[in-house]
Amino acid sequence: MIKIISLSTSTVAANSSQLYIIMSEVKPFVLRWGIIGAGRISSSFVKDLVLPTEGRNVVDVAHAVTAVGSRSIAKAEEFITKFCPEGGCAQKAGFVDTKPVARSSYAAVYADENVDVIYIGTPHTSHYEDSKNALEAGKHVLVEKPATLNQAEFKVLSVLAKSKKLFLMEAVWTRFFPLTFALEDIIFKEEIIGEIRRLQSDFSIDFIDVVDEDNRLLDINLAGGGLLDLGPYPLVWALLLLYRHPNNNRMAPEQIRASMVKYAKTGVDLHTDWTLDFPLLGPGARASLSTSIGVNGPMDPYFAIRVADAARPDKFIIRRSKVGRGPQEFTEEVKEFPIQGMGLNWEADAVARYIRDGEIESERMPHSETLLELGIFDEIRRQGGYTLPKGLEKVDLSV
Ligand SMILES: NC(=O)C1=CN([C@@H]2O[C@H](COP(=O)(O)OP(=O)(O)OC[C@H]3O[C@@H](n4cnc5c(N)ncnc54)[C@H](OP(=O)(O)O)[C@@H]3O)[C@@H](O)[C@H]2O)C=CC1
Ligand SMILES: O=C1OC[C@@H](O)[C@H](O)[C@H]1O
Repeated sequence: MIKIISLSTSTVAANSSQLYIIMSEVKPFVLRWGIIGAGRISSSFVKDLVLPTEGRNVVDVAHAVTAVGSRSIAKAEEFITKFCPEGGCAQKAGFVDTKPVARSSYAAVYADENVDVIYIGTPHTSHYEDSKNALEAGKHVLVEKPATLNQAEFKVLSVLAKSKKLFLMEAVWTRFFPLTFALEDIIFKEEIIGEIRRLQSDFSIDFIDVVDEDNRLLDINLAGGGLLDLGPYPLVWALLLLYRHPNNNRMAPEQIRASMVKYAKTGVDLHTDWTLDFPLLGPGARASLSTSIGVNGPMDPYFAIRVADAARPDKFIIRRSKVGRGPQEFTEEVKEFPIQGMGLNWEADAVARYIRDGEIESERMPHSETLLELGIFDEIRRQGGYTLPKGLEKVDLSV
């Protein structure tokens, strides 16, 4: 039997049945999750925690769901019944006995001794306080994107987490996809397209025509709009491929130029476009990034490498010109990377390994890059004139 087994972040080929049996008998590290907010993304996350890790060739870690906290106990109970009645994959496999418990407050989840890490799936406006409360209660934290409303808020969380030696990470799941690592390899190591001079990335979903008027995405009091909700995805490609490019020496983009069109009914940003310049790369590289909650994107311009979906990539296409320099004649090579479930599980596996290994920060999603992201968003909102209602931001921007 030949089976590919991922023991840590690296992949090991085990080509004898004997080796496979020995590895299968090793009990994985089980991370016990407490979920905050019984909404849409929490349900996707938990559904992925239930999927067997073997489906993605992982044997060293597994996930238990031990508590779900909601502002309504009935909602928490319904969430468990619907998405994780037996718990996560670790409970289903019999590695732990604890069953998921419904909690009528988030505080009760922070206080639960059967919880190691809190997953925060609440609206943007709650991320700061929910993360702070969880850290103060001594729990590790994986907080949905954007980690906080502004850079100043995350600075406070970063200091708090480090002082308490707790793991804290913004849940930019796209960073943990095998496709993303493969793309970095072919660009940085194989250098198949030479120097990067320009990168375009868009992530846009037409929400205004499909969601209710009171949806969080349109609500300025929940910091709605495209930038904070969808903006992390176009940005992540600029950060991974340009900011983290070996020749960029982690130099922050030199210029940020941004423009916003507001959704007239509520004042959140409808269309947002921005550019970031990286002067150390090639002759000078530019990322042109955009997001919109008013149209579905993107268009299909000429490209050298195209990743099919900025948030949940499952394939990339390498387009090579056959003749001359133009787009007229080209070959296309499609590389596919199957996703198990929604694909939030690679991020969850990585968090389990960090916590197992006593890490308090992810090199893949370090605090410094969340701070960089949020600093860029602060500047885009300043240039676009998007001021959040007084009181939403709990830490002053000038901190
Ligand atoms: N990684 C990804 O792919 C995705 C990430 N996200 C991120 O996750 C977060 C949540 O988004 P999503 O799941 O779509 O949102 P939902 O509105 O579906 O769920 C948010 C949950 O937060 C809780 N909540 C706490 N305070 C409030 C409040 N004042 N108003 C409304 N709900 C509140 C509610 O849970 P309860 O009533 O149980 O307390 C609610 O169900 C966002 O920050 C978003 O950016 C969202 C979608 C995809
Ligand atoms: O992260 C996200 O990706 C998918 C969108 O539907 C969602 O609103 C956003 O938060």
